[in-house]
Amino acid sequence: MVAANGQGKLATAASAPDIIDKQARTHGYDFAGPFGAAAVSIVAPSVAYLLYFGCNEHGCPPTRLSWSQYVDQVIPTWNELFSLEVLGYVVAYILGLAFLNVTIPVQEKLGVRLKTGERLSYRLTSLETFVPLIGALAFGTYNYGWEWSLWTWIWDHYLHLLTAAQIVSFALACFIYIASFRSSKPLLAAGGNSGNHIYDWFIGRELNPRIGRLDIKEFCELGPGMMGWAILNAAFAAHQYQTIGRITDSMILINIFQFWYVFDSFYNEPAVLTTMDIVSDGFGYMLTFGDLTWVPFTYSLQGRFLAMYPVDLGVLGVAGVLLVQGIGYYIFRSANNQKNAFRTNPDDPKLRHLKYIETKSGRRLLISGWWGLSRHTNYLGDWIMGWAWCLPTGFGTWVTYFYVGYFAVLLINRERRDDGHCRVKYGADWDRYTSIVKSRIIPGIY
Ligand SMILES: NC(=O)C1=CN([C@@H]2O[C@H](COP(=O)(O)OP(=O)(O)OC[C@H]3O[C@@H](n4cnc5c(N)ncnc54)[C@H](OP(=O)(O)O)[C@@H]3O)[C@@H](O)[C@H]2O)C=CC1
Ligand SMILES: CC(C)=CCC[C@@H](C)[C@H]1CC=C2C3=C(CC[C@@]21C)[C@@]1(C)CC[C@H](O)C(C)(C)[C@@H]1CC3
Repeated sequence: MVAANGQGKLATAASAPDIIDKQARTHGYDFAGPFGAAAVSIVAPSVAYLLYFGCNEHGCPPTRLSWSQYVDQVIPTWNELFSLEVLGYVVAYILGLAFLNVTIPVQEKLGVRLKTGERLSYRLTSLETFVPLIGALAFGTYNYGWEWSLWTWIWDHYLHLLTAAQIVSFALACFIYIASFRSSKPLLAAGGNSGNHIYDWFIGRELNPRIGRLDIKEFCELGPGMMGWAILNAAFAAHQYQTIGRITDSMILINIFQFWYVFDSFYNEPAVLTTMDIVSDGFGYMLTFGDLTWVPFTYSLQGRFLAMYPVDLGVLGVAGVLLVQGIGYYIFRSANNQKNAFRTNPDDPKLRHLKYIETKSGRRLLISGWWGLSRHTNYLGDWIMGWAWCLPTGFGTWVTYFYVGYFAVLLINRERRDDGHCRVKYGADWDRYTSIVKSRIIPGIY
């Protein structure tokens, strides 16, 4: 029997456990506890600025200037750092997308079953909002050319935009954290209720913060930041055109690859409902900052670099980079699709060739195909793709390779956290699984 409560919640009474502690205490810490959480909350926003100040018109890194020249010319004044007007635009952009999320007519999708027995319904609108948005930007560019004032404005206000995103990320995390103490006692994330304010604010205390029909976590995960990333990249291409009168092959590749990644995530939006972020992580600063600041501003570093330091790859260079991207994408997409197909319908005849083990939870774990090579071959594919995004910047700087370094750390940490969750979920069956599939990410190596 299914009952809807008008807030996008569906409860299946038959399967709801009898007694559930919606606000159970967290046992054990990730990220080395409150100290680690505090450190990441200070270091990560600083790195976002550092990448801007450490890679700009004065060099990447800015070795052309002495330290005193650097301080004189690069350290910004308050007005260069912050603009109330730009903050207003950023807030309007996010609220505009949120408004579209709750108003666009879409078929809602059910998320995984929560420990309360309910399944939340989600309005997945990223593709429906992205396509018209991109259409409007393409139309503007077609009419006004790459000199369109919107592109120039984005380039000129990059630092203001970054600061605005930082402020919104911080404020949103605080708002959601405070709201999680409301008297109606919402469902809390298993890992985000340690009782330590800094840790819980960072990891995320509430599992599914919502305002009416808007699921704030899912909306932020795939909405404003990912779209912002693609828009920033286009502004960087426009800047390159304005400076050298053409757009280089490397810039075209970066734009296509990353646009494709964004589009692919939107196209496969239902798959986000089974990711760790939606299923088990709360919505705290780690994700508000990650989604709204880190993704758009640091993932687009290569495009910003090429806008200032054009690189021509030539036919061989383009072919090499396409090959890396092709291999990475093939592994990433096939591995993700294989698991999604298996989780959606384990008895699908197309998956008959795959071997699996049965677990006491009733769920099966694949032990052949992509998921038999390593426990996260999809991460490996994603990381290989990351190389294809860095290589077009050439070998004149190491700064643009920041992404593959950071991403390796993120994926290793993510794999460890997922391993912890699965051990709790599957108990001894997980040990059995890991004794069969020994590699964590890179088959036979790690
Ligand atoms: N670009 C970026 O910054 C980021 C990209 N990503 C990408 O997002 C994608 C999704 O990643 P993520 O959500 O972390 O993790 P996965 O898609 O790898 O999903 C992990 C879950 O899959 C299930 N699972 C694990 N092993 C098996 C198995 N053998 N058979 C069947 N199911 C299994 C488990 O959940 P259960 O058993 O409950 O179904 C586990 O919790 C990845 O491709 C990743 O690269 C992720 C983070 C950041
Ligand atoms: C430095 C710091 C505090 C980082 C926080 C980590 C975040 C940048 C990432 C955590 C999980 C993410 C996911 C994606 C982007 C990066 C963050 C926000 C994702 C939206 C990328 C596209 C994928 O297809 C995805 C939808 C599966 C993925 C979800 C997780």
